[in-house]
Amino acid sequence: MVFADLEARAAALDAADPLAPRRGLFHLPEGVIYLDGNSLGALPLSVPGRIAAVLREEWGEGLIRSWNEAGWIDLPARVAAKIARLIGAEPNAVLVGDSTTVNVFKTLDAALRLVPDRRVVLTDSGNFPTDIYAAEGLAGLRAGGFEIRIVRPDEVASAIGDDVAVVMLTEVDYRTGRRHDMKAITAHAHAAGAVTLWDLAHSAGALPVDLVGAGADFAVGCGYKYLNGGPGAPAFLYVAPRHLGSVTPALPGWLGHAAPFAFDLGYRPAPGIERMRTGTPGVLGVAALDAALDVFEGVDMAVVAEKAARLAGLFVEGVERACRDLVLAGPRDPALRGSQVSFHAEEGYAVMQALIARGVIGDFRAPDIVRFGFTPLYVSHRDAVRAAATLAAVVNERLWDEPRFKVKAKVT
Ligand SMILES: Cc1ncc(COP(=O)(O)O)c(C=O)c1O
Ligand SMILES: Nc1c(O)cccc1C(=O)C[C@H](N)C(=O)O
Repeated sequence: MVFADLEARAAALDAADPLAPRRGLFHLPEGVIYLDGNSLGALPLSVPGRIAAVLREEWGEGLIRSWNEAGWIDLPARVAAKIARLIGAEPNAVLVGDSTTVNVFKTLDAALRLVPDRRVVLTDSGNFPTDIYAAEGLAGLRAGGFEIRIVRPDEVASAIGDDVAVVMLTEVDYRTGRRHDMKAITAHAHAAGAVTLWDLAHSAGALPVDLVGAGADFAVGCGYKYLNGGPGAPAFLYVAPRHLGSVTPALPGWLGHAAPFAFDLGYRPAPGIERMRTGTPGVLGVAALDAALDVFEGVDMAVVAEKAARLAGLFVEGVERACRDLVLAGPRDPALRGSQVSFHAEEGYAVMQALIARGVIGDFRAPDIVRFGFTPLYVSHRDAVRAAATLAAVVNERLWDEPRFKVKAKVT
C-alpha cells in the first residue's frame, strides 16, 4: 500500500482521538468519506426525531398553543445562546434567523449607521460573492450610496484608511481556506475609526472564534455548514452589546418590536438583539438546528481545531507525496487557515466528479479548485488518508477522463 505508514499513523491517532465517539452522533452513508461539511453539514441523528415531534405533537396536536406551551417563541434565543458559545459571543448578542445574505444586509446597514460621515465599505476579493451583492443592493437603497472597495486579502490591513466606515470580511476564504487575523484587523479598523463585520460562515463550529476577545462589532454566519442545521438552515447575526442601544434595523418587523402583542402602529425596537428580528422565525428549521447543535455539547473548540489541523495535515502530506500534479491553494500553516484545504487541479470539475463516484465527497470551485472540508466531529484520520489515496489515484490514473464526469450539474 502506498500510504502504509500514513495509515498506521492515522490508526494510532484515531485510537487516541477524544472526538472519535462524536462520529456516532451522525448519520453517514455507508462507504462515503464526507469532506463537504463546509458546504452542507452531515445529518445529526437527533434531528429526525426532533422534527417528527415538532410536526406531530407540537404543530399537529398543540397547534397555536405551542408558541407558549412548547416554547416556540423562546426557541430562537435558546439556539442563539448555543451558537454564542461556539463563536465567543455574549449569550444575548446573537440572533438566529433569515439567511446569511439577509443578515449581511441587515448588519451592514446597522454598521454604516454607526459611522454616518464615511462612505467606504472595505472588503477583499476572497469574500463570498453574496456578501458583496448584498452590499451593492444596500448601496443602491441608501441616499448617496457608498463605495465598495475590494482589495486583495493581503492588502486589507494597509487599506483601512480614514475614509473607511466598515471593514466587511469573511474570516475564512471559501476557496483557499486562508484565515484573516480577526483580532488584529478589528484593532486596526477601530484605530482608524471604522467598525467591522465578520462573516463566520466557514468559521462557526469549525474553529475557536472569539468575537468578544477580538472586539468585533458585527458578525453573521451560516447554520447549514459546520453547525449541521440542514439545507437552508437559519443563519445567525451578532451585534456587540455596546452597539445594541444605538442600532436600528433596516427592516424592522413586529417580532422585533418592544411589545409585539401591543400591535402598536409605531415601531419601537426591542431593548436587546431581538430588535434585529424581521419576522416570524421558521420553527422547523430552528428546531432542527437546535437538535443539531447538541453534538457540540461539552466540546472544546480548541480540541476541534487541533484535530482539524491533523486531518488536513495528513491529507496534504498524502496528496503531495503521491501526486505532483496538484498544487496546494492557500496556506500550509494550519494557524493561517480554516478547517479546509484546497488544491489547484486541471480539469478540477471532472476530478471531483470522479472522486465523488468513488465515495469521497468534496466540491469544486471555479476556476480550478478542488476543495475539502474537514469536520472533526465526524471525519477520522483514516478517512483523511484514504481520501488522499483516492484523489491521487483519480489524478495519476486519469480516472476523471470520462464524458460523464464532465457534465456540469446545476449545483456544484
Ligand atoms: C462566506 C459565505 N457567506 C454567505 C454564504 C451564503 O449564505 P446564505 O445562503 O445563507 O445566504 C455562503 C455560502 O453560501 C458563504 O460561504
Ligand atoms: N448554500 C449552498 C447551496 O444551497 C447549494 C450548494 C452550495 C451551497 C454553499 O453553501 C456553498 C458555500 N457557501 C461555498 O462555500 O461554496
